[in-house]
Amino acid sequence: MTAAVLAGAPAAQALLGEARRRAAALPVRPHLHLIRVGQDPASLSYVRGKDRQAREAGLRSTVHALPEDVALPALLALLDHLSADPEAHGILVQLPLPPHLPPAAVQAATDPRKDVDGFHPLNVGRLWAGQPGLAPCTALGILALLRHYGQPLSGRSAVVVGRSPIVGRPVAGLLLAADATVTVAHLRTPDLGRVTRDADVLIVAAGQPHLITADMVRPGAAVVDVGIHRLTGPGGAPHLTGDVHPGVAQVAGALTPVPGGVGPMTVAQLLLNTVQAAEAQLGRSAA
Ligand SMILES: NC(=O)C1=CN([C@@H]2O[C@H](COP(=O)(O)OP(=O)(O)OC[C@H]3O[C@@H](n4cnc5c(N)ncnc54)[C@H](OP(=O)(O)O)[C@@H]3O)[C@@H](O)[C@H]2O)C=CC1
Ligand SMILES: Nc1nc(=O)c2c([nH]1)NC[C@@H]1CN(c3ccc(C(=O)N[C@@H](CCC(=O)O)C(=O)O)cc3)C=[N+]21
Repeated sequence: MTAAVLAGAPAAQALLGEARRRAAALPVRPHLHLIRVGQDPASLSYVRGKDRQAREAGLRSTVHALPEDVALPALLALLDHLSADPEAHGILVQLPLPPHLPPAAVQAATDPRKDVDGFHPLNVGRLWAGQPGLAPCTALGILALLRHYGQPLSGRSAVVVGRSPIVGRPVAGLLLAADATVTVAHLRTPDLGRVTRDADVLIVAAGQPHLITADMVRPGAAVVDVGIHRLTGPGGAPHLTGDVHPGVAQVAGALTPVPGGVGPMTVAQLLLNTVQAAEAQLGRSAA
């Protein structure tokens, strides 16, 4: 058997279309503020992509590029200013941050109604309480991708490998809200393969290239590969690969590609979160 490819592009286009439609129905254009600290090449490229796609979807977007050595009070002052500005609807601080800027302090300083990353403790709590709010884009994007391809979650066994605040934890919370039976594995999990073989739906966000091999996957399972690694191929050509070994395609029923799987969903979902935040701030929805 060869796994069906769960391509991100068509599912992301559907989300972008929804973001564009809902943005056009508002009296003002939703405005996303992207904050980047330093010159990390991956962050530069991701923020540029988010900024471009926001404009393409009919949103306003502003990039704030801060120096690597920006002091914490200066960053917090910018977040205070944007939190109070009625013309700013969404705020994202790109990760990773330099070591002198603690992510928890930064995340708590964004108005939770503008927290399009879903990292503020109030939004984290709402997600786990099953209440409406803003949730992290990658986790929402993974659920939207599975829904787009008709992959059922209710009553199924879901295993998440990884427990980071950006992917593993929130995707586990959303899977639970979708009535899956959820297991979260991490570095202290003994015999990872025994746990992952139990999964009808396997979400891999460990940040370890090719961690999941074919023997660790239940035949027919739906496998979502969140990992992104820049490797140098033969001849020195750079290429992207994920946390899932290519051999898994021979066992799984469905598999997301890297690139072109979860990544595009993350960006599309960020724009949808920005529109949702703007709707709520303009009194157009309950969230
Ligand atoms: N496509 C997208 O939109 C996105 C992709 N990514 C990619 O996803 C990957 C994960 O990112 P992120 O969640 O931020 O990573 P982190 O490094 O923050 O977290 C990795 C998690 O995986 C666990 N882990 C690591 N190795 C193993 C192992 N051998 N067995 C079991 N568990 C393991 C860690 O366990 P422990 O907690 O015990 O240390 C940790 O919980 C990266 O490759 C990243 O680039 C990330 C965000 C968005
Ligand atoms: N505050 C914050 N929020 C985030 O959501 C956040 C972050 N910081 N820091 C970094 C991670 C990573 N992330 C990705 C987004 C898009 C792709 C993406 O579009 N990937 C494409 C292309 C990948 C490439 O060319 O690098 C793909 O997989 O096809 C990947 C990864 C969001 N993150």
